[in-house]
Amino acid sequence: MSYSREEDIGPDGQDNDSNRYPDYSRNTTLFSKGESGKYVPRSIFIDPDASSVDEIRNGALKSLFSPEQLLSGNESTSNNYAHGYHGIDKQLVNSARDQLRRAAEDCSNLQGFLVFRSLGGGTGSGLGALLTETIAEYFPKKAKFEVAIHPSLGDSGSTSNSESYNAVLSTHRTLENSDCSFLVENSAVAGIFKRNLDVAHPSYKDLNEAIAQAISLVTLDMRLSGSGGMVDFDVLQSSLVPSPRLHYPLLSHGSFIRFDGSGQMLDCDATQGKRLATALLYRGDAVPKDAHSSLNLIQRKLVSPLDERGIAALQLSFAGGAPIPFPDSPWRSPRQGVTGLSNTTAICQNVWQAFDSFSSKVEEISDFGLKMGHVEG
Ligand SMILES: Nc1nc2c(ncn2[C@@H]2O[C@H](COP(=O)(O)OP(=O)(O)OP(=O)(O)O)[C@@H](O)[C@H]2O)c(=O)[nH]1
Repeated sequence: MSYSREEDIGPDGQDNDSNRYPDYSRNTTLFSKGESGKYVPRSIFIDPDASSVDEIRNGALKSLFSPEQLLSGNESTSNNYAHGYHGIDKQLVNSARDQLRRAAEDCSNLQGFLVFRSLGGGTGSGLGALLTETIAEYFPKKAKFEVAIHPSLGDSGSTSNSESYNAVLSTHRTLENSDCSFLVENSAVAGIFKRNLDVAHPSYKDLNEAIAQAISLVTLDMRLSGSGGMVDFDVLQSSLVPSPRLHYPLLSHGSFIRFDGSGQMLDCDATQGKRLATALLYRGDAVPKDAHSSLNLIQRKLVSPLDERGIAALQLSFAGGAPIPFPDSPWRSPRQGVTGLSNTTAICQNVWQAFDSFSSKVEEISDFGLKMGHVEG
């Protein structure tokens, strides 16, 4: 939805021709253009339980997608990674694989993949890992980025007590197959709303819009008219990921120039740990002077002194095009936006917390696996 608004494509896939957003080129990076002139997102949605996909099938964007892009079945993963990874109806998994191939074949110069999933649920963690492996197998040389909702441990953000199992097992499974993973915690994104927008209880729609705004900047340079297309998946990966397994940059977003860490989308103390690389992506009417002062701020206040093993790669990028929030959005038409991507060892705090929570209940794990008839080696 966020992308189609930015590219001024209507819910029926037709070019609105309103010229409301002249900076956006409406190019075919994220949409393919059919002979009838209809734009179709280069995406697939999959859930073994039909309810969430049915929301798209029956919602405002139902005409935007073709039926083959919306895949669902009639089963539940019962919040269980093992079921999501091993137990999903093969026909559904094969349809997803076929659709992935078809979407890729439809691209003239495939850059890579962007996977959105949860780590806490059985579908996101299990089926998400299986499909990430499929992408890695079919397209080993293409970039594989992901946005993964990490369980909010220790507060009411988690919907099930198996979330930490699912997150640990899925992270382990995809460690070698994902090139760059942005971990997002709903409680941290909710904190941005509380602090900056005075919204005490943001809905999933609000949280998703904030995440979409942050991630939109990751592909913006590839989509804007007149931009150099300099920042693509490969550039981001080479700037941010010094070693294949160290691929979890901390994602932050703000609608203001002075990026000061208050827009973090994962709850961790970014002053603890070593910052390996940072990229700041600006949009709207940001000017280089402000951007450089943000970088200075990061270096002075947020970076613990790098020891001699530390690698500091700092990168700035500008792209035109102010953010375009939804009409009823609390973001209130900001004139600029900035997404920070910071590869810092501080995120280990969250990963360890999930692992601790996992291992403290380790005796339950065999039950958990045996119940489903599958135990991971
Ligand atoms: N930001 C965000 N988080 C979500 C959304 N839907 C679910 N979550 C979070 O993702 C986690 C897992 O949610 P589920 O809906 O159980 O995930 P699933 O991957 O569909 O897995 P199953 O329901 O077990 O099949 C929970 O912590 C939710 O709070 C959403 O639309 N936006």
